[in-house]
Amino acid sequence: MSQSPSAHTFQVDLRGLVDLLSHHLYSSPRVYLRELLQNAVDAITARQAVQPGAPARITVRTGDTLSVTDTGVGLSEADVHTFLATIGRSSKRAADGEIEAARGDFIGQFGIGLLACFVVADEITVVSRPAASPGAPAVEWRGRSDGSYTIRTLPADALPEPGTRVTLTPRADAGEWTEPERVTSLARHYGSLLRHEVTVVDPRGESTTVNETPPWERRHGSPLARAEALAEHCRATFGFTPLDTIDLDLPVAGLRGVAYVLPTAVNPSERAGHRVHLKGMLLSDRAAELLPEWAFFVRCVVDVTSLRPTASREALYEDETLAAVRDALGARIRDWLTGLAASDPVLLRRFIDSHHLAVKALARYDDALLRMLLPWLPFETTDGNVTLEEFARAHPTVLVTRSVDEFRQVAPIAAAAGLGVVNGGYTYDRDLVHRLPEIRPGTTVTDLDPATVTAHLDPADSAAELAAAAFLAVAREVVGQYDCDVVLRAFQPVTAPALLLDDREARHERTRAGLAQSSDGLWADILGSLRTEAPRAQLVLNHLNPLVRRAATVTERGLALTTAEALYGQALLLTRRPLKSSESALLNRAFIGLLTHAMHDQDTPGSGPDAKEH
Ligand SMILES: Nc1ncnc2c1ncn2[C@@H]1O[C@H](COP(=O)(O)OP(=O)(O)OP(=O)(O)O)[C@@H](O)[C@H]1O
Repeated sequence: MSQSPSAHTFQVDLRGLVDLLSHHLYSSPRVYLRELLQNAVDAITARQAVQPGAPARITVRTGDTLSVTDTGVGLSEADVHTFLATIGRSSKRAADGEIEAARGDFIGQFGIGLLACFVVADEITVVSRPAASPGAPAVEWRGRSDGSYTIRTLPADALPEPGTRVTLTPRADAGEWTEPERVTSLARHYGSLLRHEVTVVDPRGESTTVNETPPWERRHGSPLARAEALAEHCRATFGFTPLDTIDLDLPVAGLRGVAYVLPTAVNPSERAGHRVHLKGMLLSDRAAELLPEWAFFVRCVVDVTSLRPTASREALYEDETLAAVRDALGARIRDWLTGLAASDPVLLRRFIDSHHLAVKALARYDDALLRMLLPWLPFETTDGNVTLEEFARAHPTVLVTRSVDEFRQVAPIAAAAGLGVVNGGYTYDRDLVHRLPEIRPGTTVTDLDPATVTAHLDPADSAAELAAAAFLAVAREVVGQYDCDVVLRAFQPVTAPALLLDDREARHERTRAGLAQSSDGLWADILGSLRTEAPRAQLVLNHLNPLVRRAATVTERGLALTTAEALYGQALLLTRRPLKSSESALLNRAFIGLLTHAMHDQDTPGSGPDAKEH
């Protein structure tokens, strides 16, 4: 026969729980003060809801013990049993479990905050008098970290006015967190934006009030004075002078604050942390999740009522409200950027100067950022270092190179021929330039290919073409072995004898073909099937160049072969790409050939390049 199940209640080992909180939930023991301040604020909020105009003071006293006294709603003996003595129970939840904090009233919600005090003390004493019944005696609750507690009533004068006093006797190993100076700086850190007055009293009785009105809410004599006050605040908070300040104001989310624009480049993968206050209480100074990833160039300070914290209260809880706030703040920062683009090009340029590399890195993945900033980003072009917008205005067809070397070699010639070329060789640049037509309809972007450049170079006149025919035939014979054509054109600068136009695809195609020839069986078939009709490279000889003019008249076959090899070799070197062994051999041959000819000329005075055939 089966026994009927017997009911038991979980036992909670409080020491284990405190250990869990202190080592895994909270980043530092200092959070104990935040939890105490927060409870005091919530208690005042609760009292003012029923007694508008009730006093709103929080006093932190330091010394051998640390106490936080508030003029809040207070606790009756029944409340003490219900809320203080039951972990996880909170007066800030409605009966149906609905979190009132989410509606904007309280900061606390979980019913575990008080446990943070056990991180620095073994015993917590709470003395409280409910504001609802002023004549009631005070109740004292002593809770210990082993999970035991005692309750007793005290005469009403144990607490001079309704409210609550929480007292801790710090453990020997936690003394540093309760020293007077440390407490003042922690109170300022967490509580400077709290709406209720927070005063820290040191053992000599000197008091410091930590509240301050943030500079974005203060009245300033002039816009300049306001800008200066904000810059000063940014320096004090983040340690830099901002390039500009963006006001953030989202009334529906109960959010106010500012975004400071960083004056120097940052690594976009290191998301900047923002300083977020929830209902005045500092939540985190590293909350990256407040802004979209692309907004890496600002750091914000905000105070918000509608967002929720995680249980550690050190990060924002990721929910739909946070997503909506993030989008709205992103839109605000975009507006700032578009506003700059429209009205303050000088500041926009300073912004781009600092952040363009990071902006380029992100714009590839962020369409919105791309649309907004691509026209303003600087690129190296045949018109110098200009924005794509300026460049596209002058050149409806934008040509972009695949490598820096290709740009260096072709740009001067293409520019002289009236073509607009952008150096696409740097990381991201080619991809980005290709997206310009999405943003700027009517603009065409194409990769620079040899045919485009040659099509824009002036052909040599037919008489010159005819006169050079014999030499060109020899040259075609020589460079044909390298899958290259030879054409005669006239182009600037005259000092350039030859230009080798080649593209990577054509080169790969030739490598593939070469491999197919030298392999057999399966590989030859595979490589053969990959073969496409790729454009050949082109050696463009410059008819305006004096050396080329003379070369065209060479009739001696040996010298013509060497000259063609030398011209090809020189153009090859200018492409700055790695040479294949056959190309190095050609250069070597051409050099020795020219040397031999030069020496031969010396041996037989009167002979020269024009000498008749031997
Ligand atoms: N200073 C105070 N005045 C009045 N009631 C208090 C005070 N401090 C604590 N309490 C009561 O004790 C309960 C538990 O407090 P605790 O700090 O553990 O959790 P919480 O503030 O409700 O939530 P959280 O864990 O999010 O801080 C509170 O809900 C409140 O009812």
